[in-house]
Amino acid sequence: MLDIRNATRLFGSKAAVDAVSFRVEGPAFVGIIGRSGAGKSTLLRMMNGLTPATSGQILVEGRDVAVLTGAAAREWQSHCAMIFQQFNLVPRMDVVSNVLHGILNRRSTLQTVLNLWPRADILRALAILDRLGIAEQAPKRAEALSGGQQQRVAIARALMQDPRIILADEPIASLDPMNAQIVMDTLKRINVEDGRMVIANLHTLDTARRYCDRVIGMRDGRVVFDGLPGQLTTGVARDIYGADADFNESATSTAIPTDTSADAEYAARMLA
Ligand SMILES: Nc1ncnc2c1ncn2[C@@H]1O[C@H](COP(=O)(O)OP(=O)(O)OP(=O)(O)O)[C@@H](O)[C@H]1O
Repeated sequence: MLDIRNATRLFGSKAAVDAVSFRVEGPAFVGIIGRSGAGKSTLLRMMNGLTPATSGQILVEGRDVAVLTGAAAREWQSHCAMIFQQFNLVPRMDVVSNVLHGILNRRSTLQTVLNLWPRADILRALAILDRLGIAEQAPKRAEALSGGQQQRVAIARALMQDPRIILADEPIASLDPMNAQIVMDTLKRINVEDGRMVIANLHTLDTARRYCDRVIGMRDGRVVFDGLPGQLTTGVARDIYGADADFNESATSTAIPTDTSADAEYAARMLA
């Protein structure tokens, strides 16, 4: 379904993404790991059409999305939702309107200016929020929510697009361990229950091992590891990160200590 062939992106003379190739069949959960500057975000942005490729192809069901511009790029982006580390919500806007923004580009300018949403769309947005355990937050301003709740709103906005692929760029990097687990569990549910492909840039090894069907390691723009989570040994990780013998992966752990926050009940339900 996704076939990346020699995808390359140059910034000046520097290759941020350097002849990357891999194929993903079916609704896999793929993690991309690597140190800062390895090219993970650029690769995700290339898949989404936000950053055009300098050369190579990114084929989705045979269509090359690496070179789309203008309306064609926007059309592709409506099928390929993206989630960011900083949530990218409209802070002063209520939660349900933020979710509805997932389908903003499918509406007329007049509808948008008047903030007119069909009842069916509003009900669908509320149903998605309910599924993610945050329906009661619908009328609140996004800025009033915790980070974990805001990221779930961002996931709800992505689901509103009914995307084939969800790209998540360090979706838990700003969250505490418990909210990180809730957000990752939510992405996993969407992957398993809906059959949507999820590709996530992750900065912690334990998260990649726990949630992914497959892990891709990048270093200096190139793929240096492509395998199963179980193959991601400390030695392999050290190579990916270009770290020395002192490399201590427990420092990257997102393990949860003790559950005490208001979201504990939702987390318990998700983990049951
Ligand atoms: N718009 C840009 N203009 C110039 N250079 C860029 C641009 N975007 C990224 N780069 C460079 O490309 C390289 C890869 O950056 P990228 O953000 O993709 O890495 P990353 O692995 O996602 O890192 P991080 O985890 O810190 O986000 C870096 O050297 C970065 O400085």
